[in-house]
Amino acid sequence: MRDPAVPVVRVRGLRMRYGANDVLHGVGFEAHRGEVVCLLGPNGAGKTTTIEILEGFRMRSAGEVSVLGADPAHGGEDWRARLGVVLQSWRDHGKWRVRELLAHLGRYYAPYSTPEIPRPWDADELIAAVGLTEHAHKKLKNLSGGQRRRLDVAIGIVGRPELLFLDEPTAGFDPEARREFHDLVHRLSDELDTTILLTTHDLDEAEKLADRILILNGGRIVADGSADALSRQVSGEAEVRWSVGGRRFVHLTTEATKFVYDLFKQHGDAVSDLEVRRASLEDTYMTLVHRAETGGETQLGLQEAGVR
Ligand SMILES: Nc1ncnc2c1ncn2[C@@H]1O[C@H](COP(=O)(O)OP(=O)(O)OP(=O)(O)O)[C@@H](O)[C@H]1O
Repeated sequence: MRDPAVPVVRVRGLRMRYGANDVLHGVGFEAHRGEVVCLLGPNGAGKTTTIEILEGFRMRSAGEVSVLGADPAHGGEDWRARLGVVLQSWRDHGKWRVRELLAHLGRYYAPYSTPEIPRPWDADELIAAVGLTEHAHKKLKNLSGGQRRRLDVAIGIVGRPELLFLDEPTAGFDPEARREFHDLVHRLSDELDTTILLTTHDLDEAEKLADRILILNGGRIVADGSADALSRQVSGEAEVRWSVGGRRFVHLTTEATKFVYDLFKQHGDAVSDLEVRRASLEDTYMTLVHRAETGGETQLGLQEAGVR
């Protein structure tokens, strides 16, 4: 049923027009099984529009879209049961209790259980996985913002989705909750082979989570690659810092490994405080978005050719 060679998400030439306003201009990308793909871009870039089209909540103007082998515009209930969606906010009844709600929602997925993917996720196991065990019997209205967000994530994965959409999932999380959430995302992708498509404005989060980063700007994909690959394309040089005999040195090089090797050959144990730093995702993101906005090299990162 799940052929690993077939992309979980395949988008070609996706266009979207609201009235007379074109907001997606031929977007194309793929996401494969177990991959965590992070969609970045400035406000209004078209991230939510793209995600909503993939979720089947919005009709596209043109282009080809395949999600779990189906066109989202015509996806049935059995298709929808294989998706998980965590929106930015979720309205519900404050009188429901955490465990009660998850057990209730889980029942919807039972008819779509398969030997490969038993559905739904056991409510107690799921509550433990998102770190809400102590709050399992609390009413929703009594949860803190961060606890509420953990519940949102639990609701999104209760049906053990093959493809999970996360829209700014950690907004409002404290650092510990954020780290636990990142562990959960890694577990979902590594152990359950869940494909995850997430949007975030937190570049540190994107760097930690994403196997691949897509940068959308003005309705176009301007970069597609791992954080490292994009960083190398924007700035081929790494910065090497070290100290010898109490003096601090800095050197920019395209061959950091060779440079460090030579450094140790020359100075041996006298080298201390060694650091090798590439452009951070934040540097890369700023450069790529700026280039796209000033009409520089668009589509950077999509092809090695033409990249400086
Ligand atoms: N229902 C709508 N009707 C008309 N225009 C819309 C509609 N929804 C979004 N837009 C416009 O489409 C463009 C893309 O919006 P979208 O919400 O997809 O961006 P985004 O990248 O998700 O932004 P943000 O980071 O602010 O959430 C924006 O210019 C927005 O004003």
